[in-house]
Amino acid sequence: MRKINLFDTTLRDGEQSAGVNLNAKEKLQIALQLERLGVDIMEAGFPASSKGDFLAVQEIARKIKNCSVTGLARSVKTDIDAAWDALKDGANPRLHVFLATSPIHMQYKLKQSPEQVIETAVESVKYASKYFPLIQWSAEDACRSELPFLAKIVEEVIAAGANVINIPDTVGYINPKEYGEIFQYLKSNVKGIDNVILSAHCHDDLGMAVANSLAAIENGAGQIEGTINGIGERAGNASLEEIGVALHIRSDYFGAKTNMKLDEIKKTSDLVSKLTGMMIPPNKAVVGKNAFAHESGIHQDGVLKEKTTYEIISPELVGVGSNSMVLGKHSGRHAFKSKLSELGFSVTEEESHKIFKTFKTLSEKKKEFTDEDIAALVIEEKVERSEDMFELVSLQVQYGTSQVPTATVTLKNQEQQLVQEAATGGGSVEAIYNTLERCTGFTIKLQDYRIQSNSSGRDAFAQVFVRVMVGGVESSGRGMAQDVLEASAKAYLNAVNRILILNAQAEESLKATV
Ligand SMILES: CC(=O)SCCNC(=O)CCNC(=O)[C@H](O)C(C)(C)COP(=O)(O)OP(=O)(O)OC[C@H]1O[C@@H](n2cnc3c(N)ncnc32)[C@H](O)[C@@H]1OP(=O)(O)O
Ligand SMILES: CC(C)C(=O)C(=O)O
Ligand SMILES: [Mg+2]
Repeated sequence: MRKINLFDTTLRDGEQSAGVNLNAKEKLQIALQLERLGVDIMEAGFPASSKGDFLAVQEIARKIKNCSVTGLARSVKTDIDAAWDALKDGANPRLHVFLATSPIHMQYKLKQSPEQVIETAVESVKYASKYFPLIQWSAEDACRSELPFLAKIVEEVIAAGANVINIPDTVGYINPKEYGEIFQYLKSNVKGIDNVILSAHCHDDLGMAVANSLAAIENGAGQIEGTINGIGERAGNASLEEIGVALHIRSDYFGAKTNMKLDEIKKTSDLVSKLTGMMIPPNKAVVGKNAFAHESGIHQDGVLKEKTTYEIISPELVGVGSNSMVLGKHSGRHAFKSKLSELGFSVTEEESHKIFKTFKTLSEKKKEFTDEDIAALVIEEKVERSEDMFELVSLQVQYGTSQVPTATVTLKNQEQQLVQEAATGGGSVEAIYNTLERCTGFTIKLQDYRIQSNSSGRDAFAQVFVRVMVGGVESSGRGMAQDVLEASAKAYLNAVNRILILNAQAEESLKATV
């Protein structure tokens, strides 16, 4: 299988992302992780651009031993001098020197004629070969350049001593077929092309950076440049981790391999995201939070029966712990049951059926269910069915702007007897809670009380959430009713009942183990 060199430019082109600024310590941390990831070449920065970048490149070059460290330079002697000073102590120094070759860039930016551009490029490569054992030359904006001119300048810089020829799609303009054709054209029209490595460097302005990089491989590129998480100037660069994984998974098609240690991908991606502050979109291939999350019932059922039905990459391969089943409105019974047993609940068929029905109804309004939400549904079902609990029979509240709020509550207790009490409070809710405390006989400390509407509109249900402490045990409860006071009473009672149920369950399992 053909070996493809991976050239990582997270620390140079990646740092060109708007809003990203890494200090030397952060750059070194990323460099060490890139070394563990197994990239072949890392571009540590642009030494002539600032004192800080110079020192960072120098430190990285001195510390990194298992891959070649490079730095970028314009076709300017002082840039090349700075790059050599920064890189010379490295284990395997190489220069990355570039010059634009498209009519737009030559005319408006460089203000040089094509002949002058060839002369500048050749001079810079010759100058650099005084120092560097390896020189990569890049034709900036190659993909908007005239092909005969591109072939001519590439031939000249090879003759001057360049070892790697990079064909950047600087503005993310090309598409895979055209990009492949450029590589074919150069292979057929440039003398000496077989003595150098051809490299691809793609930007993602039209979302084709990875596809273009893979097309380059199919057409003879031996090196691919990219960044972790695809960060970089404007819409970013090709995601190196996506390319590494694509070549691995589709080795049958590409017949190419890399040295990337795939199980280091997640760690590298997380580190780059943390230090650059660039969030990874949840749906990002390979490293996004949702890349191994299954949400819909049919997919979840398939994955539970056989992972490969919907997973072409196993999460373990790229250093992600495991896949996840997200319970939401599209989920089905198989995934739901599997989640219940994963959470350690043993429920009967009838209970499972009932809880699933409640879950489906709630999922119309709620996007995602956490493990805690599912546990709450199960406990609620068990609470509803349990005999060891208090049941609200009636509630009456008297409130007026010039009178003390008073509540009267009737409950059915665990022995199925009716208990009635009344109490006052600073407000209606406090009056209810004081009354419930009397009815249940527990000392209950309210820790948190929250109320929200279940939907919009005047007739929406009120949902109350409470957190209470009863005898040193914390519990939470939820109550839903058309009226806020009734919902408040239900939530409070629900929290107390949960404690009773858990106590009863603990007693049962204690009996079972004796
Ligand atoms: C496609 C890419 O990603 S290229 C890399 C882009 N990265 C960066 O620019 C980050 C680092 N850059 C910097 O810190 C600064 O731009 C510096 C230090 C390099 C230069 O700063 P300044 O001297 O102030 O110049 P400024 O950035 O405004 O303009 C760039 C100059 O370089 C010239 N230039 C651009 N590319 C090249 C090149 N490959 N070779 C020679 N000259 C070049 C421009 O024509 C312009 O020259 P001019 O001043 O004669 O008009
Ligand atoms: C410096 C070059 C390789 C570059 O980043 C580009 O052209 O996008
Ligand atoms: Mg670039």
